[in-house]
Amino acid sequence: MGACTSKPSTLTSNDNDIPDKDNGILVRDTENSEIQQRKQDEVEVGKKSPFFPFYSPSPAHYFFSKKSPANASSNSTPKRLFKLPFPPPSPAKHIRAALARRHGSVKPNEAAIPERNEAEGGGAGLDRSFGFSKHFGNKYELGEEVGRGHFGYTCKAKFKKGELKGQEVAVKVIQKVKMTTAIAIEDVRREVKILRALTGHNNLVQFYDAFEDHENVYIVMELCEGGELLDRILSRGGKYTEDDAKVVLIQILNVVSFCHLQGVVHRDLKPENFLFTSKDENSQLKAIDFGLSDFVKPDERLNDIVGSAYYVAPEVLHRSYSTEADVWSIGVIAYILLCGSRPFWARTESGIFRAVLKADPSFDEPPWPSLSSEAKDFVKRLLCKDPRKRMTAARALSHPWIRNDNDIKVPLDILIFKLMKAYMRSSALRKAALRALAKTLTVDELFYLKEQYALLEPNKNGTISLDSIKAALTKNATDAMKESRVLEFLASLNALQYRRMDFEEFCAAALSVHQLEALDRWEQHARCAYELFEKDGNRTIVIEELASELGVGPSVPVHAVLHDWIRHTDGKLSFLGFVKLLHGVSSRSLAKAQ
Ligand SMILES: Nc1ncnc2c1ncn2[C@@H]1O[C@H](COP(=O)(O)OP(=O)(O)OP(=O)(O)O)[C@@H](O)[C@H]1O
Ligand SMILES: [Ca+2]
Ligand SMILES: [Ca+2]
Repeated sequence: MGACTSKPSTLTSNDNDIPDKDNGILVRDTENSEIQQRKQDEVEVGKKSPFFPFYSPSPAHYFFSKKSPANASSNSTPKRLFKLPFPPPSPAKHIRAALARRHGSVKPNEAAIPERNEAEGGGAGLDRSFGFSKHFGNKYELGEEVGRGHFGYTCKAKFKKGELKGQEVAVKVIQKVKMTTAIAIEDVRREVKILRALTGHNNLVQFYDAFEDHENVYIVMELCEGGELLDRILSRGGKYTEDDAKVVLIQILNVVSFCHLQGVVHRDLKPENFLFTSKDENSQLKAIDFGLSDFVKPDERLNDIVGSAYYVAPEVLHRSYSTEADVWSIGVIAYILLCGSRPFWARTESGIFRAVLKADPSFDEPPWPSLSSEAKDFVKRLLCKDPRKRMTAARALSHPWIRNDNDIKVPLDILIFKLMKAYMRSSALRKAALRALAKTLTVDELFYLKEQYALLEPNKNGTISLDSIKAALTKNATDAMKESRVLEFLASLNALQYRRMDFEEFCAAALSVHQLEALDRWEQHARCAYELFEKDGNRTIVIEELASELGVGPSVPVHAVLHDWIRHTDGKLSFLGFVKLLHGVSSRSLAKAQ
């Protein structure tokens, strides 16, 4: 690591992690092999994308074009053989199409400083002023480089004067000349905004200040001297014991559930983006690099494909995602920590995406058979392809594998609010169905709901109100919550204004039918619930009424679709109808099902 200058060298350290061509072993490779790999990728997947005007083909293109690379896996993860005792787990390659789109024609792995005419051509007329203080040099003295990424390089720095004189910080330097598109500038603006808003959480790098001058933006933050999580995984030979993996995952889940409650999705969770504060074995872990992060409203879906190939969630590739995408990435990290290899692997980026979309990770090869069933269940429930069935970060903290031997404080889960909103808008019949289902919840599910209920500040009678929910959220609010309109979402709970909710009703309102459906015992749950519903809730209903209960639009031929949902003997809901009602089927899903 040389001293910091304003000209970074050509390759980022992360870019050197590339897949070995023969067997999937990742090594921090030389510059040449990276370039070769890129050339090979180009040959294999075609040079030009119809979707993006730049160098790299779009991941979407791989999947929506009929032509697929010959070596692509179809529905099982290719067998990974490891020559080395440890498999370095991450290629850390950002999805290049998104990068190209965001950063103009700069190839992410090529010279970091674009040619003058390129910068002028691509970025003429762009406003690169951020409104940050201009006096970085007065306050700090830059020292040696400690890390490097696609967008910036990070140096140590020292306070020059005052009470903190001599104290060390980290400074991420992002060159303005590399900001050749409005999106790239907006990304930096948002990175600082998000860091500024979220700083203060124990597992998030402490933000101090941001500066700018003619050439650079400087993000000043706490110096993490313990290195990247990736390096620790490598130095341990790839595998963590279950207990050691838990220590890491609890910290990751804590910070990610906090981000999600604030309405921020990180979008680039990977072992390179978690740093240890010190070299100490028990050092605290901190999330860094909010360069791809974004605000997301509770009801919103994002559609831009960003992230790093091995960690990207299937729904991101389908261009409709929210905070659950981060949880998938945590699932990938958890899998790597526990077994030392990647759950989705292929020789090319398109192959990785295909595996992410289609393949089920292997839990048969060693060491999985010797790991606890809870550990496996935990990872599987993070790597659920359907984001609605995937555990949330807060829920994962109450999973038996995590909570059984740890004193975990489960944080407020943003999903609770979304589910409560849907419940409040449901018909009496659907509410009755959900109440019946709530009576069948097991200890594990009740544990999580009890924790969530306690966080919503019930009064002495043990009931919650709109005000107490508001108070609970406000207590946790940062500026990010304002941007992501989380608090405005409470307006949708207005029906609660004049009444209170007890724990029993809360369970019906806040249970996630989709997440229950992901459990092996779902069928049992649903049958039990149906029996209860039969006793207290089921009633005679005609198809037209059922259609309106479910919000089915006029375009759906209701008699054909809903025929089996009503029992012919007595005109009451059949088991199938009951399950559909629990899900609250929309016209759209009905139309699709035809
Ligand atoms: N606070 C910090 N303390 C110590 N090192 C840091 C700190 N922040 C960043 N680094 C180092 O600098 C590297 C690059 O930082 P960062 O990931 O934020 O940059 P980037 O350009 O956004 O990278 P990427 O290519 O992953 O998008 C990190 O991987 C890490 O090694
Ligand atoms: Ca990074
Ligand atoms: Ca980044």
